[in-house]
Amino acid sequence: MRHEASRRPRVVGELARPVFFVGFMGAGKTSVARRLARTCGVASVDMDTYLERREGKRVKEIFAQAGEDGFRAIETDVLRELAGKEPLLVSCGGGVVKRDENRAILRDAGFVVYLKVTADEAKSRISDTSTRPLFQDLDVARKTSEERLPLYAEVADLTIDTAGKNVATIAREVQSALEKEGILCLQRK
Ligand SMILES: Nc1ncnc2c1ncn2[C@@H]1O[C@H](COP(=O)(O)OP(=O)(O)OP(=O)(O)O)[C@@H](O)[C@H]1O
Ligand SMILES: O=C(O)C1=C[C@@H](O)[C@@H](O)[C@H](O)C1
Ligand SMILES: [Mg+2]
Repeated sequence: MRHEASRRPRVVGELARPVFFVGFMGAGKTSVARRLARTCGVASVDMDTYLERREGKRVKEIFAQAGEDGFRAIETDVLRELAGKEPLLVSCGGGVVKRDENRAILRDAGFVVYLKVTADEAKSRISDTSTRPLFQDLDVARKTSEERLPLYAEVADLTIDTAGKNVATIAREVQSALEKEGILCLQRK
């Protein structure tokens, strides 16, 4: 087994522009970006994790101390910072599309992959919603996800319905689209 893996060619990928994964909480943005990073030899970063490290606080604490507006201001700053780096795979926070300013950054700087999921399916995937301040009540989450549909659609260069598909299948679909669009270039070494 180990022998076979060592004979497999090493893949090094290069991105022409940042790839932003958007979609509702539980859509699989973090999982799919991580998987793609592993299989394509490209770096990925999770916006919520990056933001938490930068601020030295959990998302939940920022919401409690500064409210949603305070969190959104930090989120815009982080998005701008990540958009200006060497192109990366970026799994965005679920609410990144709420601000007009953010949608302009996403569209202008990157290639946007929208992973679609219903609130009900997302709820069944997420074991601990306590870390997601805006996913405390399923009825509210259903409404929020409906309201955001046109915002996700507005920025999307590629839309993938994730229902009934596993992370590996979705990552393969994204990889194939990115290669076709000339966003991802793979070299097998
Ligand atoms: N296609 C899928 N099918 C089944 N489970 C999935 C799928 N994608 C992700 N999951 C599971 O759902 C949970 C949430 O996934 P993930 O953290 O990748 O979503 P996210 O879109 O980044 O959410 P958030 O916006 O809250 O960060 C994880 O436990 C993950 O393993
Ligand atoms: O959908 C949202 O508004 C959020 C999603 C999470 O990724 C975090 O960015 C935060 O909990 C807000
Ligand atoms: Mg995530």
